[in-house]
Amino acid sequence: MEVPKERFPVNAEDYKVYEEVGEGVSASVYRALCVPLNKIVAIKVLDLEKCNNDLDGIRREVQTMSLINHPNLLRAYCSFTTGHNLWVVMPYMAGGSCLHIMKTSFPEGFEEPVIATLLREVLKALVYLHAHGHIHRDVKAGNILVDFNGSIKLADFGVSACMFDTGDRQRVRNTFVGTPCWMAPEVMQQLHGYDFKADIWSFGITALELAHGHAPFSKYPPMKVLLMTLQNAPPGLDYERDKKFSKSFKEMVAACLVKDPKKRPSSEKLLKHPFFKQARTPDYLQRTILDGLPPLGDRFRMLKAKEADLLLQNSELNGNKDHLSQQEYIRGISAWNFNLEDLKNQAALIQDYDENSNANDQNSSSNSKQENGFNDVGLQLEKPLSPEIIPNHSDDASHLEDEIDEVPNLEDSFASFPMKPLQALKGCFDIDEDSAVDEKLLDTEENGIENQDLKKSLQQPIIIGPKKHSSGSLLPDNVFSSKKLIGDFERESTQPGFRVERSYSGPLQSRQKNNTANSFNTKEDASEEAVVQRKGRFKVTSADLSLKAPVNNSNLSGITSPPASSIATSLLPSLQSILQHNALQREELYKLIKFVEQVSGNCMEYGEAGPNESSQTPLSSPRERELQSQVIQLQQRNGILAEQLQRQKMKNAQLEMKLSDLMKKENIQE
Ligand SMILES: Nc1ncnc2c1ncn2[C@@H]1O[C@H](COP(=O)(O)OP(=O)(O)OP(=O)(O)O)[C@@H](O)[C@H]1O
Repeated sequence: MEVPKERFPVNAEDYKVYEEVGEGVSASVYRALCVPLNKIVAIKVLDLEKCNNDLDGIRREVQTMSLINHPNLLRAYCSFTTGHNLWVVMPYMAGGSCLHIMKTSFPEGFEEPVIATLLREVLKALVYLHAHGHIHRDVKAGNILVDFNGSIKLADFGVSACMFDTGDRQRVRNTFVGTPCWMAPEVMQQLHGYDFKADIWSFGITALELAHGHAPFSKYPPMKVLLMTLQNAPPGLDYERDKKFSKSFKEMVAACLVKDPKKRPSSEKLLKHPFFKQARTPDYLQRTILDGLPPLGDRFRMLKAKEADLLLQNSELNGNKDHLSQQEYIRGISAWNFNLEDLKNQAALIQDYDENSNANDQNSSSNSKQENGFNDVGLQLEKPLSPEIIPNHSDDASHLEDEIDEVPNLEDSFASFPMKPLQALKGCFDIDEDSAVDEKLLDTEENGIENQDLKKSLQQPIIIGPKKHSSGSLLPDNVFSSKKLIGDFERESTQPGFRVERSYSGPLQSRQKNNTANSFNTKEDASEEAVVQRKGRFKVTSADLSLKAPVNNSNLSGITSPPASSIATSLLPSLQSILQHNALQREELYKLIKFVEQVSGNCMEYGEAGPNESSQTPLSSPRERELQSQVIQLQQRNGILAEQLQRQKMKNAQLEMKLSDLMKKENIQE
């Protein structure tokens, strides 16, 4: 007889919410009691208002979580909205994530039998997911949850994709999601799309993470991680440094971390690898990694306090919110989603990175030195390094991280990582910040402008750089605030917000529509034409490439031979750059007009002080004359800028036409 499934209420009043036990980019997770069933559960609370741009992701996650049915996958009991939050009710995993456990008691990573036990369970989950057409896309220690009895569940389907999807969702496979350190090269590259083999790569990286306590390249800013992953040989376990690990472990990792996805084993095949023979039962995990651990909530609080301390130190040192955001990256949080085309084009422009290859190869896998004991699993030997050439260097990622200073930098700003990580990215992208509008101009407006300075700025051409900055805070809003803590004692006060509106166990489509509409209507959106893509907390725009890759119309018209796709690809950044340039010029123009108005206003006021005099009487004071000449100069500059803008618009239109022609050609060819 089939045991009837427990029916979890879709009503917030039926849950007693206790302490916070986890936190991600988009959500906080609480321990809670389902009162009618008298069962402890975990509730993931997502603020839908903050997820305007990622409702599709949420819908996907909830849908996947509700449909899956495998002991190694974290499924949702139910989900519903309450106020502007979405609650996802799921089994409570009292041990927390492997990342949390490592941070608390195994900073150097786990022993091999523990790793084998953990990974075998994860692999079983992947076999199931892949067989059902899903790519998880975010396999990492932070998403491997351990229950009180040592059983394992893979969590977080926030970025998972369904291979069988069509239309919009199919497109997901051509987007760039996940967490850079764990991300397969083909996901970054997107040349031919990617499939479930991307999870095998992340699985290999997770194996290294569990072995060392951190993922390879975890100290590097995302851009550098991307370049290293794309350009260097894969990371791996080192024969020297990782002596304590078995040959079969090294081989298993090497089998996963092959750049060519076709040469990676499927999850099913990998499960048969001899490495997993040493996997034990859950109670082994319970004894070895859970025993003596404080309750999850306490651990979470301690870790959070530690992180807050670190963040505070960083921000005190630099007074810069960017570091806080970078800290999240270091913590292994997902959602560093960038516009891939921008990234690729930017990466292509960073020539000097080639020089880094050698240094970075030190981090490359010892794959090249390994025998492949795992039949049929081809190893791609990339840039093999002979020990004679670099005798004293380990291949190990952690070693490389220890020697971070030895790695040549992409830009000076990278050198100071982790102190200046986002600035480094800003060199390549515009990561917009609300408040940081053109400071020079603001100063000018607010403080009045010295004549000399103004003259200078008027005489020199205004170089409109690639940076523009405006948007939301990068500060994780719950780092220093207690607003997310919902304990029993707070329940009374928070209860009104717990009103049930409707169940969201099913698709979130209608909700998404509304929110999307809202997001389109925001003032910010309307004013930011230059934004190419807004993902997670960042809006990524293409940087102004014009300085590095000037647009040459005559050249464009001469293009006949290269394939249409490559022309289109090479045109895109220029087009984006021009668009951005336009937007910036418009902004500049607007500011200048405002300034002129202000100055003219001042003049008027001044004139009005002596009625009927201003138009007839010659300007007598030097200040008056100065202002008058400034106004004239500004008006002239205005005119020039308007002209430039017009020209750029025309160029833009031409390029757009060319681009659409090329696209058409490309489509015809296909
Ligand atoms: N069912 C659960 N039981 C116990 N802890 C959990 C549970 N689900 C999640 N957590 C904890 O909460 C953290 C954040 O959850 P989750 O990963 O789902 O959020 P997220 O916003 O999707 O995060 P990210 O995008 O960074 O992976 C996890 O890393 C884990 O430590």
